[in-house]
Amino acid sequence: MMQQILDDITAQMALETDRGKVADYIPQLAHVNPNQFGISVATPDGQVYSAGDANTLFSIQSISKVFTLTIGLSKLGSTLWNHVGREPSGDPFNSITILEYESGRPRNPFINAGAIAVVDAITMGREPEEILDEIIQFVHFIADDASICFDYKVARSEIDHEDRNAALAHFMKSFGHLQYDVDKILNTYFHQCSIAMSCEQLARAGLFLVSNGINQPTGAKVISPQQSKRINSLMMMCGHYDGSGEFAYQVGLPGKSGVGGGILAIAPGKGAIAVWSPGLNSVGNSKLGTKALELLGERTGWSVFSK
Ligand SMILES: NC(=O)CC[C@H](N)C(=O)O
Repeated sequence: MMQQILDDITAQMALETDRGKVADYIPQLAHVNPNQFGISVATPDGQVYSAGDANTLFSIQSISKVFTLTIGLSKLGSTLWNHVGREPSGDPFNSITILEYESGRPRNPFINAGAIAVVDAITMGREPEEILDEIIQFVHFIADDASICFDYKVARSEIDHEDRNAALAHFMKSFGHLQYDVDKILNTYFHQCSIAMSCEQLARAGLFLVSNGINQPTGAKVISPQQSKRINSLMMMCGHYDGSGEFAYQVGLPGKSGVGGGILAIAPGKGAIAVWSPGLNSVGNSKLGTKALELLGERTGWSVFSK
C-alpha cells in the first residue's frame, strides 16, 4: 500500500515540467541536476519504503536546523529560549528586517539568524571542530548510520559566499546577542548545513519525532516527549519560512525544508517522510517535494488536522 503510493507519486512527479529553480546563491548547489526526485517513508515498526532517487545524497542545508535545535534543547532546556524566539517570522529565511526591530533576537530557530544563534548557544566555549563532531555524532545516532558526513565542497562554497549570513551574524553580535567569534560560529553553521544525506537516511533520522522522542526501531531515547512535541510544533509554524502557512494548509504536517531541495515531514505516530527534488519554489522550498507531500497527505490521510 505505502510502496504503491510512493511509486505512484514518483511516476506523477516524473511528468512535471515545471520543476522550480535550483538554488544558485551557493554555487556548489547550482551544479545539481534538477531532474532528480526521491522519497522515503520510515515507520516506527522499522520499515522504510522508498521510490525514485531515494538513495542519492543531497545537501540537507536548513533541515540540519532541526538537529541543532534538538541538541540545543537537550543541552540547555528552556534557557535556549533566551537566545532565540519561537514565533513564525513571515519573512524569507535570510531576512534581516525583524532583527532590528527586535534588538537582534531572532524570531525562531529555523530562519538563518535563529539557527546561527542556536550554534552560538551550543558552542559553550568550544572550537568549531568539537561542535561539528558533536553534531555529526548526533546525526549518526538518530539515523543509526555512521556513514553520514559533511560535504566540505558545499561548506567551502558557502563560506566563499557568506556575505548575507555574515551580515546577519554581525548584526546580532552588535546587539550583544552572540557571545562567540562570528567567523567561528559561521564556520560551524555552514558545515552543519553541508551535511549530505539520502532520503532514506533522513527519514530514519526523523523517526524520533514520530514517537515522542524515541527512535522506536533502535530504541534510542533522543529527547523527552515534551521536547519532541515542541520541535514538531516549531516545524509546523516556522519550518518553511514565509511558506509555512501554505505548507500547513496544503500538507498539514510539521516539516522542515532546505535549499538543497529536501524536506523532512513528520506524521506523529505514523511515520517520517523525506522527500527531495532540487528545484525550489519562489520562497526557497522544494517545488516537487511540496507537491509530493500534498499527494502523500491526500492518499494516506496523514495530516495532524484530520482523523
Ligand atoms: N534555507 C536554507 O536551507 C538556507 C541554508 C543555507 N545554508 C543558508 O544559510 O543560506
